[in-house]
Amino acid sequence: MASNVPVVRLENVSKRFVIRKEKSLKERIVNAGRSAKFKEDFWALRDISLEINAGSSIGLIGPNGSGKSTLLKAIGGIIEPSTGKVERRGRLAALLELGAGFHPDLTGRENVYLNASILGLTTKQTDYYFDDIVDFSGIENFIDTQVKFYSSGMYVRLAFAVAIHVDPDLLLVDEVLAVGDEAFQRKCLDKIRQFQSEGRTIILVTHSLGQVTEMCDRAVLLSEGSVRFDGAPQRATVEFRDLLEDRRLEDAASHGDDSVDAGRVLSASVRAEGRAEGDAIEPGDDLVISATFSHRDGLERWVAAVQIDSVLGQAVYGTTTKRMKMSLPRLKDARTIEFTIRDVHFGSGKYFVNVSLMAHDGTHLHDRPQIASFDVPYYDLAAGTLFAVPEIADIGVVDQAR
Ligand SMILES: Nc1ncnc2c1ncn2[C@@H]1O[C@H](COP(=O)(O)OP(=O)(O)OP(=O)(O)O)[C@@H](O)[C@H]1O
Repeated sequence: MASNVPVVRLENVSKRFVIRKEKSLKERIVNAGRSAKFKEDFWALRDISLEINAGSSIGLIGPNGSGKSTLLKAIGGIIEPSTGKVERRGRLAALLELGAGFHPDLTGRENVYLNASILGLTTKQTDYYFDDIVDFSGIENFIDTQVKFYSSGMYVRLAFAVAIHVDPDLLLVDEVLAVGDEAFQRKCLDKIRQFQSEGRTIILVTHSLGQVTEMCDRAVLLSEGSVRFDGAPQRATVEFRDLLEDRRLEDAASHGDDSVDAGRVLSASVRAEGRAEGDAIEPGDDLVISATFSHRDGLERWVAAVQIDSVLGQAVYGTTTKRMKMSLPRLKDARTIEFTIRDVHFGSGKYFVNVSLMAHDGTHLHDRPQIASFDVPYYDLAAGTLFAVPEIADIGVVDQAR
């Protein structure tokens, strides 16, 4: 759990990169050392102020190029901000992009010692942890091979194993974890959870919104180098989806495709059949999702889609009028479609309803993520998104010799 003690403090941090504008090698040579005419400033971070308390787990999210990795590097002291100030306390371990921290010509073993010493361990301490590090990495057969021959997965395994054994107060993880195979990812996430329970601070860059809602107690959404939202992960994922939707519409408009902007999901609601909106949904209910659509120019062969997500952002159920082989009349003025999903058995918790208007070829014309929500009451027999009553039998002592 987060305390009130800040371990990281950023004050008005901005980062400028200078981008060269020449296109060809020849142009670069001709213009070498010349004026700023061929250079352009690019602000990857703009005026970011953040305070991160000890014991918190922060997810950094945002579209490609929004500045997540740059921010993580600024927090880790790997890059200097162009303006502003970064303060950090405690021992840091950072898992940034592949290639950072390891020397390609050295073996895995040598890199473990080198990397651990950079992160602040003495040789004696590294001797003590060495077997554990190799064991966690699962690459003992390659530990005396030069790391330039490693696959990216092997590389990340070793780097992560070192990072978690240096007893960090603050762990920075860029998306490198996505490189490992699923079993290793799970192992890393378990380790991160253990770190959380030990009160360490974790800052995670990820594209997995599920990971953010599941693992983090706070999320920072970046857009074009600025903080667009800072707060509850669940809310941040909604803001992020809205941001992507706005971008998509802008993009479509700038390409002269105003047909995309013409379609609208106007509203939606969810309830159990025979009961009012807002009442809890019980196992065995018929769920009614009602959604209203319109299209400025008129749209033939359109498709209405609904999806139900868990609070972790995982899709639990989805269907479309196309799947149901239902053809809808031309859409122009507001028209309401009602989906009735019979005999639902959701596990306890909150669920979100997403509604989309699509063209017949599957192009999304308008998405309204989390446009409605419902709750399923708690029951103590089981956990998960499926409601089902378990039966358990004790089969008795088993003779293992047979
Ligand atoms: N060394 C650099 N020189 C010039 N521009 C850079 C440099 N590093 C990053 N940038 C630019 O800064 C912007 C932010 O990059 P950054 O890698 O932080 O984004 P990101 O949010 O992590 O993106 P992604 O999700 O694609 O990993 C990008 O436009 C990138 O091209």
